[in-house]
Amino acid sequence: MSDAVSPIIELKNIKVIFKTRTGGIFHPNTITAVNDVSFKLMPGQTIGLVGESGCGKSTTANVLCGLQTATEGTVLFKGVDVTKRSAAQRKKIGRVVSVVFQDPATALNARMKVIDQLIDPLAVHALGTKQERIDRAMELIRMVGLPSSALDALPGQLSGGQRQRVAIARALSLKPDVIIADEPTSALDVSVRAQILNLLTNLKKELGLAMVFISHDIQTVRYVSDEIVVMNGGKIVERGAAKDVFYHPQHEYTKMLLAAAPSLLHPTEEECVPRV
Ligand SMILES: Nc1ncnc2c1ncn2[C@@H]1O[C@H](COP(=O)(O)OP(=O)(O)OP(=O)(O)O)[C@@H](O)[C@H]1O
Repeated sequence: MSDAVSPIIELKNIKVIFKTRTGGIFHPNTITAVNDVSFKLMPGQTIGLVGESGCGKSTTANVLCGLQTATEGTVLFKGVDVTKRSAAQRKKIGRVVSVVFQDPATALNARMKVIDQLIDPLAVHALGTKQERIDRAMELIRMVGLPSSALDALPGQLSGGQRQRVAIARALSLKPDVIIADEPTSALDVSVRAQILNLLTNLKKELGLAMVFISHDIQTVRYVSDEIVVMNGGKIVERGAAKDVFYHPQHEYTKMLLAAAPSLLHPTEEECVPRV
């Protein structure tokens, strides 16, 4: 049987090298943030990218969404080579791939009402009439479980969890195929983290989105992902089905990440399916 489904995004042997300011005889003046990273994101799939701070997760995510140029390797977007990221290609990727960042306080404009922040991406892409944009903002706010009164609020008048819901609504405004969620719950109060995770996984299912979920916390990654990719020092050290990586880790680094995760949260293998 032929495989008719093709990847939305494919990274082939990506390397990202940054120049650093330190330099000197004993310090190299470059850093290889991502080293020979390859993977395919299929429609509807969730890939969890996990590893400690500085292992290259965000840089990989930035290559995926067209914010960062790869020093080496190839980026294919729906089969088209977009490694060089022309302005037109970046705009096209921006419509299909949306990012939810760690801190909604910085992701949102503090001086703009929620409704204007939801309408803004539609206006930038010249989509819909004024009334259609307002209708879409109302639909989006409902989708993320907020009352329509939130549309008139400024971000500072909302809680951290509510602000992240607004950031998710904004990320969904252009009806993307892919969400890149970069540590979307780390800046939130522990009490609302599960709600935001459930919201993301429910929306993902409902809208048939693919997702790259980035976290240093393998527990959280296991909860939302079909496939886990473990990164260390810019390289992928292990990958596989979430259940296999979580319950049968092969690499010492993955075992270390699991050992460091709070054991109280370890579910049984039977429970190792998203609870949404
Ligand atoms: N623009 C940049 N210039 C120089 N070095 C950078 C730049 N961006 C990232 N780095 C370095 O590249 C490495 C990987 O960073 P990256 O942010 O991708 O890691 P990460 O796993 O996402 O970490 P965190 O979870 O802390 O965000 C780090 O050593 C970081 O200091």
